[in-house]
Amino acid sequence: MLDELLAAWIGRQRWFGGKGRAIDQLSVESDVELTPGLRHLIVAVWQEGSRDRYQLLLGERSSLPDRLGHALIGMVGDTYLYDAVHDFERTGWLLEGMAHDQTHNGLRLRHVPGVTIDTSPRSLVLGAEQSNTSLVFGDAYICKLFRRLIPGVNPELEIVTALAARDAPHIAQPYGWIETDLDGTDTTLAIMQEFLCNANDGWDLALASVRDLYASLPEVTAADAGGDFAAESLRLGAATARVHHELAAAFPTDVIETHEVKRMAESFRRRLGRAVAEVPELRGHVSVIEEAYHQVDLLTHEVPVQRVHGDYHLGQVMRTPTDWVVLDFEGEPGQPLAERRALYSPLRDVAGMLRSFDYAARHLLAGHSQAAELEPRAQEWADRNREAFLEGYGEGGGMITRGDAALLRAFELSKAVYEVVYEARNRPTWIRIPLAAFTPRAAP
Ligand SMILES: Nc1ncnc2c1ncn2[C@@H]1O[C@H](COP(=O)(O)OP(=O)(O)O)[C@@H](O)[C@H]1O
Ligand SMILES: O=P(O)(O)O[C@H]1O[C@H](CO)[C@@H](O[C@H]2O[C@H](CO)[C@@H](O)[C@H](O)[C@H]2O)[C@H](O)[C@H]1O
Repeated sequence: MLDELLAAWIGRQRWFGGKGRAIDQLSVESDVELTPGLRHLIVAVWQEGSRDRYQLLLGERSSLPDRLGHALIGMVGDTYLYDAVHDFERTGWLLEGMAHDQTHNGLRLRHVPGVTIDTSPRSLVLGAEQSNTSLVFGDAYICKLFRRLIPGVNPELEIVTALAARDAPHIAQPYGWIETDLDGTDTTLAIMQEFLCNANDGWDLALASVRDLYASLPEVTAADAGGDFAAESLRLGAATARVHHELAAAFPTDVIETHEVKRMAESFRRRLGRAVAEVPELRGHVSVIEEAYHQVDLLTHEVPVQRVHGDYHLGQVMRTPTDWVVLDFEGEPGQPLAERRALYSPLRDVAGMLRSFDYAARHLLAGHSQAAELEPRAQEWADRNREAFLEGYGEGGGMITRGDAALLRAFELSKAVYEVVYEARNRPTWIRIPLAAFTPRAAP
């Protein structure tokens, strides 16, 4: 009965990864009572022969207040079952559990040694929930519950706790986490961090600057426009270099020897092959991309590698009143954990952010009545902020040499290939943005 109710409900959730495919079976793998009326469930969902696991907080009440009507899952007998992430009267138990390092039947709630957790703030579900659900407790904490579970320690937890232990700047302080054993592996279920209550998302700030430029008179340059973003891009570059420095100090590093550099090009090519098979729009661009990858084959220097962010873009950084903070060190969603924890050149993150400046500049052009006239302004904005970011990266101690140009370009194009697939799957109307990365530009 519970299985059927959950199967009908889970397919409608925003964070459910298997949308568009019928659910063949749902079964409860783990059911732990945290407190009367609050259960933690891990459910297995079978679709087309493959299984995914998700976690839920299941609330039980004999009557359901109006404020929880939208969270109703269904009724079993006289009991209302609902999605308890929306119930601040119950989510406080997560804080209690972490504050006191409670263990409930294999479910371990933990706090970072040395921090004190205030258990009084009430939670709200963050509106921007996507593949996970984030609970904001007052203006103190944000607790991200991973919905689809992948066995293993989440790289975000691993990285922020290691960086916080070094007092590294530019990160949101970690406070606690929830974990359990999944397939015999220590698995992160949730992470709780400092909530940056006075901060703005980098993507929103960049778009405000682009909008301002578009609205300015044609003779106003990106540098003279009121909302110029270059000083912020410069600071962001410096913050990025510092984060890379801290990551290199906190985790092992290595070098890819010259004779192994070709392997990097091979991995770019493998991704391209998979992407072309999935997205036909890429076919016409293969020769440009292949040529960039070929330049990596020709590199004659070794490449330092280390832990990196892995999915770095303007939506992953927030501007507080004092500086930039980097969030979400999880790598690219959907990639295997081993790949997300592997060592890469930090140029991979640099390339990710450069691509993001292109995205911000071009995203408002889609459907714009004056798109053709605005295109050069978009390019000017992107060029200006990309340069400022690179300058800041260098000023902050980041290493980019002349010889890195080929690798940086290959990382950029590889990221654009990833983005084409991401957009084809999630936002088909945006696909032109990454496709523009493959069009050679005339020299200015
Ligand atoms: N520590 C934080 N403080 C304030 N807001 C945050 C914090 N962490 C995340 N957010 C907000 O939540 C949004 C989504 O967070 P993120 O971790 O990137 O989730 P997802 O992995 O689902 O994209 C961010 O764009 C930001 O607006
Ligand atoms: O959900 P995540 O933030 O982990 O990352 C995924 O979604 C991102 C979109 O939200 C996607 O980023 C792409 O779009 C951004 C604008 O929305 C842009 O700033 C990025 O440069 C672009 O890559 C990201 O690639 C994907 O992994």
